[in-house]
Amino acid sequence: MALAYSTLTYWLVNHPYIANFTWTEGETFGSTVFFVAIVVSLYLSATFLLRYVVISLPSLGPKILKPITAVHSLILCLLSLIMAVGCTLSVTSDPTMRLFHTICFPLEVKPKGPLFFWGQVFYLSKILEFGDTLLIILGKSFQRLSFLHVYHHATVVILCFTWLRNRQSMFPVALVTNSTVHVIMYGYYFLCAVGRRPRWKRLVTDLQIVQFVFGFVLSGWMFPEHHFGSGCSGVWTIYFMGAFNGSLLILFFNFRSKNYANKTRLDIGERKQL
Ligand SMILES: CC(C)(COP(=O)(O)OP(=O)(O)OC[C@H]1O[C@@H](n2cnc3c(N)ncnc32)[C@H](O)[C@@H]1OP(=O)(O)O)[C@@H](O)C(=O)NCCC(=O)NCCSC(=O)CC(=O)O
Repeated sequence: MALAYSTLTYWLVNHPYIANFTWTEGETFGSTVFFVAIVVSLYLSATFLLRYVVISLPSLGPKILKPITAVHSLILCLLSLIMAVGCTLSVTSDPTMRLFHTICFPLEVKPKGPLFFWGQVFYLSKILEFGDTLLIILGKSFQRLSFLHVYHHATVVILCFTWLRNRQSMFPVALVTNSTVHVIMYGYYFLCAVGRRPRWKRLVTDLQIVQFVFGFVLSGWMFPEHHFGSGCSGVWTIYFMGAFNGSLLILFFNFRSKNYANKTRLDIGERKQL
């Protein structure tokens, strides 16, 4: 157990590349406003263009698409697990780090070390998630190309970039909770792609909702320290994160009521008949 812990801590925290990582605007890969603007514009235009081009093309068919979807989902499931563990260990294995620092970075925090390394990996993983949209379009599952899906995938890249650029407090907690939820979500997608549709779809949606509520609860802990204490780094982007999480919360409640309301009514009906 101790060997597993020290091996993981070495490869995910203390490896010289991770320990000495510094996020430098204009030098680190993808670290400019221009890069984010191009990536998000390309994503949105390719999504809208491909949607209309693909309609007129013959379907790729599930035999080709399902294995690709399964591999893509498995990669993101495992990557999410590594990011959640790596970021957690970055906090727990550092004796100088107070847990409260993950919610409120000191104003003079420097964008370097393991936490910012995992912030960078998380940011780039959000670009890899664009593959979800491509697979939905190629599979012609246009009903799943919802506003919620496209809005989430485009905006989250901007959000993660602002975490790093603005040294935003609370990002480590958001990273760990979102990655943990995504282990389960991509696990669900993987099982669907290999033809074993789980019965716990609603649990995935509920966990997604809980993560957004959890974010709001933690802000209630951070804001007093920022306003009445020594201050926290990058607070203006927390307002952006709050607005994004609030909008997703509304969209997810809407998704939940549309997708599971009938099921609940059916369950009640079945129980009455018994
Ligand atoms: C349970 C959910 C995770 C997914 O709901 P859906 O209605 O999209 O799910 P579903 O049952 O139709 O999904 C199964 C289908 O997805 C296909 N599929 C497999 N892997 C996929 C992937 N990586 N991306 C997109 N689709 C994929 C399967 O092959 C299967 O197709 P077939 O049916 O043909 O067999 C839900 O809670 C949700 O998030 N809904 C919003 C839609 C969405 O895009 N969510 C992800 C981004 S938002 C997000 O990620 C928020 C967050 O940060 O937590």
